[in-house]
Amino acid sequence: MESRGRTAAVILAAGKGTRMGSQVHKQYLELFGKPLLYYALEAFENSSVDEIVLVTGLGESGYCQEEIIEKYGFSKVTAVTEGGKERYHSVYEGLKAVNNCEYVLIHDGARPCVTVEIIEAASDAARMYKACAVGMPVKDTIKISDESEFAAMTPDRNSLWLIQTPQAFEYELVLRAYEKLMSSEQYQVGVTDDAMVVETMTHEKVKLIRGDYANIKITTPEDMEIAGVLMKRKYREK
Ligand SMILES: Nc1ccn([C@@H]2O[C@H](COP(=O)(O)OP(=O)(O)OP(=O)(O)O)[C@@H](O)[C@H]2O)c(=O)n1
Ligand SMILES: C[C@](O)(CO)[C@H](O)COP(=O)(O)O
Repeated sequence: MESRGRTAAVILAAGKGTRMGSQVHKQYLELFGKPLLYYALEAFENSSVDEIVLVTGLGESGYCQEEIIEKYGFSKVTAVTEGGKERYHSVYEGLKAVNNCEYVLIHDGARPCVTVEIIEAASDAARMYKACAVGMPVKDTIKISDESEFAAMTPDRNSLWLIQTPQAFEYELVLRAYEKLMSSEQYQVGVTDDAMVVETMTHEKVKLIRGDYANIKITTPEDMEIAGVLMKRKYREK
């Protein structure tokens, strides 16, 4: 039987949740009695991924180890490491903590509605295309505004996607891209996802694959209410 190549997941939970504005960092807010971060970990634990690296905020690794990983028995977590100031710093820390893999999936811990199906599709696409990002075509019209917030341009919607996570890559490719990024400050401005790091640092093409409109990121308070509704649907369908 052909080997699939070991696959790791880096799950990011080192953000401060500024836009959520809650006292507790949003990844630890409770949803149906469990911390939000539990749900992304559960999906990856139930997938074909071989190992999981969890990236936490400074001083939060002990809490995550005891109150999430041990409490809920997440056996695939091989490392808990602390992240950095920006998301890309945390990703780099996570990539360095991976033990042994050929492919890696990078996922926001703040996306609890991710499913095993989306994870497997991203994993398969990484094997086929080397680099992929999950997303969905936009449903609304998008405007580019000028500095006074007047509409300056309306791009063709047919080529616009909302990008989600996981984003999946050959490990050597994404590590090389991040190493280059970390040594060139000029490229660090405005880095918001991993696909753009690979695009700009290696010029490798990133395949876009369809995820699910329900795979939302919890960013502002109303997202928690939406996640509650979506989560009920996710568990009903199981
Ligand atoms: N320095 C950072 C910033 C973000 N993240 C993670 O990246 C994901 C997406 O980031 P975002 O939604 O922006 O989270 P926050 O940075 O926490 O939110 P905000 O920007 O509102 O402060 C989250 O799972 C978050 O924990 C991270 O690991 N390290
Ligand atoms: C990676 C991401 O989730 C793709 O949509 C997004 O760019 C993260 O952005 P954030 O500002 O860190 O939430």
